[in-house]
Amino acid sequence: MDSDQPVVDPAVTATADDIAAMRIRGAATIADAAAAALATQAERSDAATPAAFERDLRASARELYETRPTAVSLPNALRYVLRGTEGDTVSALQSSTVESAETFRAELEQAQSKLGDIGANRLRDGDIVMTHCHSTDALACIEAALESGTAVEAIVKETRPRKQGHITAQRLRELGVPVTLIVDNAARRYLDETDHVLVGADSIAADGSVINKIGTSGLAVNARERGVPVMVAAQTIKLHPDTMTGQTVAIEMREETEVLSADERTAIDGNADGMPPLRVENPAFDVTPPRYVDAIVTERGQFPPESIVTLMRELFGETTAEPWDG
Ligand SMILES: O=C(COP(=O)(O)O)[C@H](O)[C@H](O)COP(=O)(O)O
Repeated sequence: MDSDQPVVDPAVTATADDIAAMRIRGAATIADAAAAALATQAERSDAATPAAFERDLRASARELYETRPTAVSLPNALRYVLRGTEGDTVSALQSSTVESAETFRAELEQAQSKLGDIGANRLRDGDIVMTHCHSTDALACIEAALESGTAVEAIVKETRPRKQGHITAQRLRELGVPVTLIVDNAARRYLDETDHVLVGADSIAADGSVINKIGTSGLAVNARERGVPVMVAAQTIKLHPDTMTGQTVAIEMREETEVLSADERTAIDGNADGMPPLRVENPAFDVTPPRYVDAIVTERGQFPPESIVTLMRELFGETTAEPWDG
């Protein structure tokens, strides 16, 4: 098929819908799913010309890109796969795209496992770790610690409004880790029993700021006040190249219904008594300044947040223009 309209495979649209609706969530998992979707787009393409193939692939990347704004692993993944797309025929373009996506996905897995080994070195036998949200990078550190015979316990924050802490609790229990689940508001009280705060990241800015699930910054400030070190587990795919030139990271605002049910809204509106409607805001992420973070653990080693820019320059020295804009 070769009309002027780009053809996006339904599997790509389904993945984009799953990311937007958070059926696929967490920065690394989103990156992996997006790369897999581009591979499917390439495999199933029946574009008649190389130009049509590239146009469709770019449209697919754009559709995936527009799902959620905060985790930079998504554009970084798309960029990686599209950079590997090369060839003079449709079939060469197809195979290079699939190969690029497969390489990306394999590297993602390897990076997480390497990062886990590095992060595990920070944990000691008997340590109690407090988590926020659900991060596969953070869990990789605990898993690696357990594999090397270091026993840890976990205090798991529920993480309102979507309660990703329940996923973390489940995964940790499957690994045999004793887990205590707490509501977010109880975190400061339990910091007295905590040896490490361990969180993931959706994006890391050039100044070492950590963008992660809403509530991370408050936890980090409280941890500093209590003298508990804060460790951020983040593969280099979480490094946000645009922040090197001063751009800020967009914080996703999600629907009111995650905070207030339709019934609660009706009850509140029913009692409004002429008052303007109650405003609800639901930011999904926040920014933790570097001074509250002790270490950013990547597959390239652990870094004090202030020095992460050196690694960013090394990795993203060249242009970061989006290939799907071309
Ligand atoms: O904030 C979240 C998930 O937010 P959401 O549930 O809104 O996607 C996670 O801490 C990071 O994405 C890192 O996860 P990972 O280490 O798995 O990449």
